[in-house]
Amino acid sequence: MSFDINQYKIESEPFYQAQGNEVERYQAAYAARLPVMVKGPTGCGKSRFVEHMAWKLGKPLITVSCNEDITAADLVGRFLLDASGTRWVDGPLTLAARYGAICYLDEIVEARQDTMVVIHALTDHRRELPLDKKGEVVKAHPDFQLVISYNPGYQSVMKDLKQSTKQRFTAMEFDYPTPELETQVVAKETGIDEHTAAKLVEVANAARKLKGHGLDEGISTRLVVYAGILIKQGMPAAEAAEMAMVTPITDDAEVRESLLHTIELVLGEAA
Ligand SMILES: Nc1ncnc2c1ncn2[C@@H]1O[C@H](COP(=O)(O)OP(=O)(O)OP(=O)(O)O)[C@@H](O)[C@H]1O
Repeated sequence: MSFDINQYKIESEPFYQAQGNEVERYQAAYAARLPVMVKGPTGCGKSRFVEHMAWKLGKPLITVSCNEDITAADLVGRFLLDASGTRWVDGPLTLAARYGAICYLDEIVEARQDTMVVIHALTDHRRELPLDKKGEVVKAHPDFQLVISYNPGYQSVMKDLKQSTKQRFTAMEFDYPTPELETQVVAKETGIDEHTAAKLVEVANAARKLKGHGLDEGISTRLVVYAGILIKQGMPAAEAAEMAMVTPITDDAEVRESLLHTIELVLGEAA
């Protein structure tokens, strides 16, 4: 039986609130099958955007969340031993290239250096993936596209993408949405009223000003959504904000105090 790539198709529309003309830009890149890099802070909507685009284009999406244990073999595939001997099993990148999916490598910079080699081969004009161990060169399917995400805030000199990798991609910059749009996102994602959503966003924006002054990263839209979900569960707003938007992001007593004070001012209740 042949492999069914359609199992990776996204059936219902993932809600995505556009911030500008990113949908049109992505469509142009996909039409030319150019590789795309989505850049921006954690939890600002990059993955949701890629899911939305895969759905809109009607293409399967294979996502790999990269971490420091991910090797080239995890992406490309390997020989496995079973009762009848050894058998080759395609990795997610090979499946996407062979059968025609969008392959999204989330936080690619976390993966081991040897993974870059396979990415380079696929982003060449030849669009090929050499499976050295198997002795096969996979020609990428016409629908295949490579998308990677990259959070510039996290990178150190030791862990950054090389220019030779960066310069194989077109790139799109993402950031937290404007307060108006973020309010819409939070209300839509959680079902809380827009007034409460706007207050949570106000807290998040105040906290984002602390980035570089005690906070490494601002409060992500993801965490604002979490706070909304807790409120929807019946938790008082200030308590929800503390649990979702303060405690996860800081261990520093002073920063915590300052954030709790903001919550009290904006939401009007003591947490
Ligand atoms: N523009 C948006 N439209 C709809 N939902 C959004 C948007 N921005 C953020 N969200 C919400 O924030 C959550 C986190 O977004 P997402 O998973 O796309 O973040 P990310 O940028 O890929 O983060 P990471 O780099 O940590 O993977 C989503 O599940 C969604 O609820």
